[in-house]
Amino acid sequence: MGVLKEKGPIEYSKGLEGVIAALSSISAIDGKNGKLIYRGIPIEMLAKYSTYEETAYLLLYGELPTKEALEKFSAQMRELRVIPKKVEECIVELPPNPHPMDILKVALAHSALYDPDRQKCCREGVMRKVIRIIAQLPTMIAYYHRARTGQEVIPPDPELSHAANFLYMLHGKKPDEEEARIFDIALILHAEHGLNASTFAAMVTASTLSDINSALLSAIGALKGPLHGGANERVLKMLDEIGSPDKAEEYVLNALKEKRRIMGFGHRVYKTYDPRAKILKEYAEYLSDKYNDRKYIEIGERIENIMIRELGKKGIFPNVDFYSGIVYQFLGIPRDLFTPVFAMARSVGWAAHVCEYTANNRIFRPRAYYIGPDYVEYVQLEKRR
Ligand SMILES: CC(=O)SCCNC(=O)CCNC(=O)[C@H](O)C(C)(C)COP(=O)(O)OP(=O)(O)OC[C@H]1O[C@@H](n2cnc3c(N)ncnc32)[C@H](O)[C@@H]1OP(=O)(O)O
Ligand SMILES: O=C([O-])CC(=O)C(=O)O
Repeated sequence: MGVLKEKGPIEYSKGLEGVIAALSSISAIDGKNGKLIYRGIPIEMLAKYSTYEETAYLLLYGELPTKEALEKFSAQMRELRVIPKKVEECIVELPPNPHPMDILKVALAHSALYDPDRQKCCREGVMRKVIRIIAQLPTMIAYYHRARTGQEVIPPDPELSHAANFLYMLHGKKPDEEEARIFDIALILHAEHGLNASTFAAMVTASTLSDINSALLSAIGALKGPLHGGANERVLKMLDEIGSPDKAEEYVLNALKEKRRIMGFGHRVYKTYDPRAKILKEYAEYLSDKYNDRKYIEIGERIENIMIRELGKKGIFPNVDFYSGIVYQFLGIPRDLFTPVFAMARSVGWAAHVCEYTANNRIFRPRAYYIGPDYVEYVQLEKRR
């Protein structure tokens, strides 16, 4: 028959590499030179001068806020941190063993049912839903962690910044200024990154004109995987498995020989050092010295040297997930919360892209090139063998 087979040359990009699927003014990445800008502002400047709240405003509204606008936005974020009682009751009853990324999906899905703006699709209503989700994800994560470890939940403190409040709700003790600031910077660095897999997943869902909550649930599901946000947790596991810097060479070379991936290395866009990894490495170094515990950073640096020696020519360098875990470890964040912390930071990037794309929406619908048989006779069940 052959009528269903396409003829002529095909344009096929495995994993959509290089395919431009949207116009965006949210962020840009120069993967050759290791540069990243949010709304035109270099990531290094945001890490130095901005806060998560200000960066969230910048990403969502397209420009840096005035002092008054920032105060209003921060106040709104603080007010919206409190989760509905029913959601709290649901979270504390959840079993203690599932991965917290799965818990986050349940909690976010559940909270949508109590969202007072659920039915709203005007811009203000959607923005409130978005800000509510960004504000509440940290509360959900911290509450779950407290409950699974048999501790009372700590309600959000409206006096604290987004970053400081998360550490407070998690540990039951206010972080010192320096720790809060380092965590704030980590959140800024994770807030946005173009059409990565989780953002694209959110956009695909949103492009059907589904709701923002469903879009972000798609994103959480995509972020969980080890090739994306799930890599950060696995980096620490690898550092533990290696155990000491002198064992790194054998571990890495064996892994490469067996075609296993080294977590926290490689990137679809960066073919050089990820600028965010550079900043996170500095803080990982700083905290290792501060706490006089250099085990992880020394193993990490050894891996980095070996990987760049072996695969640098191929454009494989540390990505944002490589040093973030060492930083989080020193901030007392449990390992299985590393990816949920990534999700709470990235929620703003997800939402910004969903809002931008759906403002000029077209449903996403790529196609597959059919490589199956031309024609297969249908055989009745009783005649099949
Ligand atoms: C927040 C983030 O999502 S950042 C990424 C987090 N993920 C990780 O750290 C997981 C490890 N890294 C990877 O698996 C990949 O580099 C990805 C998924 C990030 C990017 O994947 P892609 O752009 O599809 O690259 P692809 O898988 O085609 O790899 C290209 C080549 O580099 C090699 N390579 C890529 N990453 C790694 C790695 N971490 N370790 C060893 N080799 C690697 C591949 O084996 C492949 O080699 P080949 O050409 O000889 O077959
Ligand atoms: O951009 C990507 O493909 C992965 C990602 O989310 C990031 O690096 O932050």
